Amino acid sequence: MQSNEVKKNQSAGAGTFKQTLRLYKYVKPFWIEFTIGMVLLLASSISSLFIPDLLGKLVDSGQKMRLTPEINRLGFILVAVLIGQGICSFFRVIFFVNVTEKTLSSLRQHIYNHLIQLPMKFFLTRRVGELNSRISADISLLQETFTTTIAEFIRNLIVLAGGFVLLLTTSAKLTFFMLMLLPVILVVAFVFGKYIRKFSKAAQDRVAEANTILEETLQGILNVKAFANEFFEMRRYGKKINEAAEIGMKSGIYRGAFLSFLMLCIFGAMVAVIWKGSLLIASGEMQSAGELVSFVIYSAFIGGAVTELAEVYSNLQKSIGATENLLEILEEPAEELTAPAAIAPEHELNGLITFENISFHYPSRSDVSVLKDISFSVEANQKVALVGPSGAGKSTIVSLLLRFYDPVNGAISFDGRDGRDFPYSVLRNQMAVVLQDVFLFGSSIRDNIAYGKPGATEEEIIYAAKQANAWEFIQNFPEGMDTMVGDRGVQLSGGQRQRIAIARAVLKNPRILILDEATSALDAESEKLVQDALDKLMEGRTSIIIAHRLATVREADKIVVLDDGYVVEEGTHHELLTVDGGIYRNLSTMQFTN
Ligand SMILES: Nc1ncnc2c1ncn2[C@@H]1O[C@H](COP(=O)(O)OP(=O)(O)OP(=O)(O)O)[C@@H](O)[C@H]1O
Repeated sequence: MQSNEVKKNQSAGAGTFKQTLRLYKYVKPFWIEFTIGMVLLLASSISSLFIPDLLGKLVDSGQKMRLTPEINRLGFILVAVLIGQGICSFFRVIFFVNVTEKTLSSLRQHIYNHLIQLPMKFFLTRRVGELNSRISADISLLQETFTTTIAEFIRNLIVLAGGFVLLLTTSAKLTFFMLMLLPVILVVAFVFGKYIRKFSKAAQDRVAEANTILEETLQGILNVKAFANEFFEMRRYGKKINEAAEIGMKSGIYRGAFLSFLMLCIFGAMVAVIWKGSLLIASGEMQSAGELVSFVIYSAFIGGAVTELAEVYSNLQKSIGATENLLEILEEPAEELTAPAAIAPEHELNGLITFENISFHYPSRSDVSVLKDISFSVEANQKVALVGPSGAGKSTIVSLLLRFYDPVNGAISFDGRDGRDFPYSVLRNQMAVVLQDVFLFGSSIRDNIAYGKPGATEEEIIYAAKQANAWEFIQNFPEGMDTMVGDRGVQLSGGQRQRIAIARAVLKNPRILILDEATSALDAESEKLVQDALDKLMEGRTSIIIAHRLATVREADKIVVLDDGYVVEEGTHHELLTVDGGIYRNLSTMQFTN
């Protein structure tokens, strides 16, 4: 957290724009299209600079009673320039849009890949809704920047620079008027830009917070309704979006003031230029009305360019903000993962697990010690149960086993080797977890089972479903394996979801199986089916079972009793029952009397 703050402060400084340029590495693969787009942009911008000059000449040739063919020739050249400009702009947009789409899809993929590989501790401190909305809002901002803002920026710079050169050649005296205004506008643009950027970042933050509420309440709609908290949530959401709107409106004041100031400058300059120009013509210092026409149109071009540059500048500021957010995510260190196919023979697990003097606290709460010098071992193919009061640290042990976190002290070893010597995915690929709260994806039953082994054949999936006692209910659905399970599996019962999770684990065929309260939410009949499936699943593998209800762990080869982060008892069911005043004995007496 602290290093994040430091990074943030640094990035707000001079390095920011440089950092933003780092995004260009995503554009690099498409540099040919990008260059063609740029050339077309240059061509259309430069050609637009000829228009005022040609228009001036056209006016002059009419005034000086030239021959009609000459006037028409000038007219046709103008039309040709316009058509050429139109064609260049058309293809420029197409090339830029192509580059943008490809760049953003690779950036999106890159961010997704990175995000999904970030360690659990990253997600402990972030809310999913906020991350989600941040990323999508930031990416659409960048989309706008890549397709329009950058092109506008360059086009306006060319018009500004070219326009000035041409103004100077037309009338140096008049140009002086324009130049006087420029420094004022630049200073004002800088100051306003800073404010606008501050406000737009704050507004983006509020919108992200509002989206978090939206996402969380939709995900937890059942709870919202059950607690009749609709009005509470409406107010909570309303508060955030009102805050966003207020900040947006405040920034609107700055934008409005800025824009009207610019308009004043521009139109003021036009009036001054025409005024002065007329005086110059009268005194013979300026050649013709045509020259004044060119001058005025160049001035308008320049004025337009300055206004647009100001808008473009504030857009660029916004996208710098968006880039900062995205880069911050990309800079988070990710876990090192390897492709599933690549489990080397020396990394294949046999199933012996040893916990040696493990101490642990969660990164988000470093002052609360959760596991305190824990040691125990699980032989290969043994069933070991973890029991103990709520909050004792059972689920934390599972998280450490899966290497969601590393112990603060001590080591977990697999077949005698420190877990940290294995790549993350190699370990996790050889374990399967069945939790009480099964998470199913909102697709078909088949897809959900196959999640245990992507690319599994239909036979393998059906075999897994049979082993998990799930085949019968699946067959009873009119659409069988293709039955959609609804968002997070809401269209299935708890027991059915559980058995799908077991089928997943069967398909994965892990060396180590972890069951966390897997049967506690079920009725007797469902529990029997699930327990039966679990018994089959546990055969021939190392199993770690967390259970509150001791009836389910009587048969375990070993029971480890945890209390307040310590291992307090260890032994078989019968051994532990003989411990006078023991926690297990007490729990057992309580449960069996009930
Ligand atoms: N992500 C987390 N961040 C900070 N503290 C946590 C986190 N998860 C759990 N804890 C804390 O760690 C302690 C142990 O929690 P754990 O979930 O391991 O207990 P448990 O024995 O599995 O409990 P239960 O039987 O209720 O599931 C608790 O005090 C809990 O508040």
